[in-house]
Amino acid sequence: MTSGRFITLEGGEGVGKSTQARMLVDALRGRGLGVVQTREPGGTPGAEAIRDLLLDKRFDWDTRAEALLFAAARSDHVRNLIGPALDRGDWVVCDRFIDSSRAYQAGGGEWSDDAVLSLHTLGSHALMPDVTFLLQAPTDEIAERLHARDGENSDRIGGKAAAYHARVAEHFRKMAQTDPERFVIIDASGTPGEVHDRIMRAMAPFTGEGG
Ligand SMILES: Nc1ncnc2c1ncn2[C@@H]1O[C@H](COP(=O)(O)OP(=O)(O)OP(=O)(O)O)[C@@H](O)[C@H]1O
Ligand SMILES: Cc1cn([C@H]2C[C@H](O)[C@@H](COP(=O)(O)O)O2)c(=O)[nH]c1=O
Repeated sequence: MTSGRFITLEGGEGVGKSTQARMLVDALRGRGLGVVQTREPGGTPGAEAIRDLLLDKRFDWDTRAEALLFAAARSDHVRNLIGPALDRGDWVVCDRFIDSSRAYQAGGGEWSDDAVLSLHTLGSHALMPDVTFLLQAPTDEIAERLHARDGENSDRIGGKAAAYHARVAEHFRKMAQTDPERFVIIDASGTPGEVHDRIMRAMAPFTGEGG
């Protein structure tokens, strides 16, 4: 049996991560693999409760409180869902993980990348994904998707200024450049099917299906 892999999807708001996570999970299950689909912040009852707090516009969390809450949610998620799934040999497909904290709380906010990674070491034994798909698409294409999905309603973090999201995007780019062994940049423009095909081509070394 192929041993499980930990796969994450990352990128800015509305780029298509959840859509691609679902399609990837279906494709892997179609190959007979045991797959756990999850997301961050969230994935366990406790972490989902922290998600509600983090995204609620009534609260004005500063970057420090935000980073700590994301790390706490992740710690619970890793201990109670991701870790046990990987120990069983299941595959885990996770919509956002530590790289979102690095991009949003360090890149977008006031924390350093090292500080965010230290919290991850404390909270989640520094667990890292085997592969991370970083989805990127032109800003106008993403804006259309977000408008169709959310109208004028965005959550507390999604609704931050464009300059904040530009810093987040830049931090994602830098991480991918610095760690090309783990990151695969995926062109997320075009139809969901086209994007899925790009991801499945990049998955070939992991599914053992050749180039
Ligand atoms: N390739 C695509 N082409 C057109 N629309 C898409 C594509 N992929 C996703 N969508 C649509 O765009 C919207 C955003 O997609 P999705 O929710 O998958 O993005 P996301 O990256 O998970 O967003 P968020 O980070 O805000 O949760 C959804 O309405 C989805 O149906
Ligand atoms: C894991 C994680 C997430 N965020 C931000 C990114 C988004 O704005 C929201 C999550 O909502 P989505 O539906 O998944 O887009 O939270 C963050 O700032 N830091 C993190 O570690």
